Amino acid sequence: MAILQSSTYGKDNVKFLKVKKDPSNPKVHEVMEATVKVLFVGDFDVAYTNADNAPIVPTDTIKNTILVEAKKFDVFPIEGFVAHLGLHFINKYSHVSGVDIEIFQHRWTKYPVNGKIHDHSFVKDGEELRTASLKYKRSGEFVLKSGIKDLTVLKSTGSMFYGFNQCDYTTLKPTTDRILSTDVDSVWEWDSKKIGSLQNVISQARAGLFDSAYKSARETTLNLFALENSASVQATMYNMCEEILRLVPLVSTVSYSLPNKHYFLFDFSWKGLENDNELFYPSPHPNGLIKCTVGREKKAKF
Ligand SMILES: O=c1[nH]c(=O)c2[nH]c(=O)[nH]c2[nH]1
Repeated sequence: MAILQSSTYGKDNVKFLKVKKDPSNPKVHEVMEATVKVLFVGDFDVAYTNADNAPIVPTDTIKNTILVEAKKFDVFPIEGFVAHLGLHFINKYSHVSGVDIEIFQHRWTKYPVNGKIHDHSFVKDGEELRTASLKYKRSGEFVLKSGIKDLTVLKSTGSMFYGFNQCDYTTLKPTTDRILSTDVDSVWEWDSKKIGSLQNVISQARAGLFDSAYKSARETTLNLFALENSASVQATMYNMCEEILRLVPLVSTVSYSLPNKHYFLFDFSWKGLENDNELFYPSPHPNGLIKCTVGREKKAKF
């Protein structure tokens, strides 16, 4: 006896670049390079259990839909586009009961030429991504999240780690001055009760809510990272979450997942040389991995 307990399918790594032209000056552009994943849940069991493809919307059709809708719809900001895609798929296919969509926006930033931001030339200043994800059910329930991924930062002082548990397995020395480096992965979940519906997500996207929250979250991350004399990754990430919750009332939880990318002070004592926190060697592995989610209240999982 075998029972299909769960299934999902769709298209991953659908990529596009969209040029948005300023209507008053068509040489002034913004660009959106994005990678999209769309997965369906629904009435597809016979495809698995009876080799019957009748209900399958081909993943190729899903890819075409993402590209056609990216052409027809304003893809800025990605939270508006993810809501649009969610509504499209649920409205179009009556046997799709839920969609799970992720959009990663690649970082293209206009740069100054002769002191003036150029109209249509961009620099890719790092691997950092802006993210949006949506889980949307036919019932209208949705979970919308925004985030930042792979924002790599390092500070060469202003970070400590002492007072930790000591036992017979401990070799780490307490420090009041170390290098701190991480690849920021931060996600903030929107309060779907307060936002109400995906149509409201699209309205709020047009009104600038998601861009201003992204700006607040990124600035908070970079500012606290720089300004705090960090007691630990744990304490600093909690402070970042708390500040984003304060700045963005429609966000219900903020999560960070931070690798602690170690840089070890090289011991030159054998060479008779001092090392006043000047020469470190990067240790790619193992790395610490520290995660937390901070909310306004205890909340049941979706
Ligand atoms: O900020 C830190 N948190 C830890 O939990 C930890 N553990 C460790 O070895 N170094 C650090 N640093």
